[in-house]
Amino acid sequence: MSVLIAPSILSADFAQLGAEVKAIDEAGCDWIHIDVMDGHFVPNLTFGPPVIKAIRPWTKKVFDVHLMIDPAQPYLEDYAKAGADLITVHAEADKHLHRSVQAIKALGKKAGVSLNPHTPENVIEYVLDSIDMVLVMSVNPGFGGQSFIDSQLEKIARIKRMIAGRAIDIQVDGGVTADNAWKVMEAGATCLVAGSAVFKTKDYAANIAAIRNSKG
Ligand SMILES: O=C(CO)[C@H](O)[C@H](O)COP(=O)(O)O
Ligand SMILES: [Fe+2]
Repeated sequence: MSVLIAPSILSADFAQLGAEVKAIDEAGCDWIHIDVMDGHFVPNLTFGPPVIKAIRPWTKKVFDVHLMIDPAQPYLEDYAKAGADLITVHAEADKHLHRSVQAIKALGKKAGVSLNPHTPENVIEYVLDSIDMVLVMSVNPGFGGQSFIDSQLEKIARIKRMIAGRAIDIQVDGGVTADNAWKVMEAGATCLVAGSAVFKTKDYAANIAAIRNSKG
């Protein structure tokens, strides 16, 4: 199966977010990656449920909501109601990861767990039966436009072995470009997030295709 491309709207023009979401949909993306930051778990602030609700009518594609907030659990229902299809929480921001994953599933949404670059993959061992996606952060979360951390390639490969036989996506987020996407796919990624590499020029279709067709 071909890799899923999820442009991060963190790099979109916030003054016309609805039109930007429509544009990446028409440019051939698979999912829309939505970075929610709280200025506490990460040193940056973005947007919350009202903005997600406002852009929901602009596309039918999957809203992949990456919660970089601590705590996440009190807000899961708000994100589900705003239009999230898949909700990802950070293992580092959650003392009760299993409970949060169960709560996302009880809301009828797909559940993801994200790991910061320093976090070993074994923390997800006991939630593997309940999750739909592992998000491997290949930059330290908080900002777009950072460089890919190469040590995460080994982690992606380890996770691929760990989840063998299960229907779990491996999403990789941070510093993914057309130059390095092939390595990330080769390691085992099934979904690539790209912010700056998609929004760097107005030809979003060409930028998405370049990542999808990346070769070493
Ligand atoms: O979660 C994120 C940052 O915390 C973003 O999704 C990520 O950084 C994407 O941006 P870029 O492709 O420019 O690195
Ligand atoms: Fe993200």
